[in-house]
Amino acid sequence: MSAEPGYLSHARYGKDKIRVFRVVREGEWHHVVEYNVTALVEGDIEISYTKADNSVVVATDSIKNITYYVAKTSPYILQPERFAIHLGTHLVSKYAHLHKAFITVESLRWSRILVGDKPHTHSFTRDGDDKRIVNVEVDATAGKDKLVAKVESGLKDLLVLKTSGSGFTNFVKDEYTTLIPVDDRIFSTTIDLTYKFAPFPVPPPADKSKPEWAGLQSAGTGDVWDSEKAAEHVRKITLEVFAEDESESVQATLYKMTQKILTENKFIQSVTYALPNKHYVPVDMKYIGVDNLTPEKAEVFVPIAAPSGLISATVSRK
Ligand SMILES: O=c1[nH]c(=O)c2[nH]c(=O)[nH]c2[nH]1
Repeated sequence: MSAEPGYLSHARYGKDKIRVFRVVREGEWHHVVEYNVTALVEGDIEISYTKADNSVVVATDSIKNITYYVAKTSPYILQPERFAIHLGTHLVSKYAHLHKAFITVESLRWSRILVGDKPHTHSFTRDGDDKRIVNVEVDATAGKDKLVAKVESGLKDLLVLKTSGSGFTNFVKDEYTTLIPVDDRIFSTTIDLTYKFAPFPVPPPADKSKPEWAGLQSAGTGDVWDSEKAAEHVRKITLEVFAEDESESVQATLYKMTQKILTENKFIQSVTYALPNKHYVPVDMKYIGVDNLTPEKAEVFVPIAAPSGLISATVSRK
């Protein structure tokens, strides 16, 4: 047999797009989550690729079944970060030869319907296209009783627009410049945000259905990690800074958002935004003798789908 020219330098597999809806009934109060889950694993699985030996393969169908089992039994199902840690922990604890699990949970919005101003007990509405995203790696390489969870959370598809309080001037001017500096313009973007927590040591579950990590602590802070509060908080900060900043550029507004998040959330170690600058161009109506171009007269715009700017940055705690 001729020597193979390549070697397996990376291998990971599992199930993608596992759709989970879960209701938690607390008397008449029902709570719901809807998740799209990706559950992938790494470990001693090389021979399934190199020798066509499936004896090391936990079928992706079984990984899907485990996901539904943990969705049914986890006390943390309503918190995507802890659910992801639970699922990843289950996978690497159950199978000796699997050393890492990578769980992504995309959480869709279901908010309680208000009847008058009273929250309804069991009726919900999709009140936004934005999704919470959780990426968890559960790492068992130091031993099955020394699991470490690396958690990155975020949100995506949060569409925002402001009609004033944004300008862009003083940029490089040369033979390629056609953009006119403006001190008032429409600023619109679809927010894509990720924020990283310090790694968590995960106590191994004594009772598999009741892991004792309600009190998971973030390294160094000594406080119980509240992933729900962090998620609400970063969304609020993002929207408020966007609305209130007298923006000199997407870059400068982005930076202010990151600093406010790091100031107000001690669990968060770094923050990354990727912000498309969705351009709105005033329509030139000179052809009909109408001024729609001077900034205070600009009222009719063409939303430009493409191209868009794309401004991104990560700010890390010192
Ligand atoms: O806020 C902005 N940042 C840029 O880098 C840029 N470039 C551009 O054409 N318009 C803008 N706006």
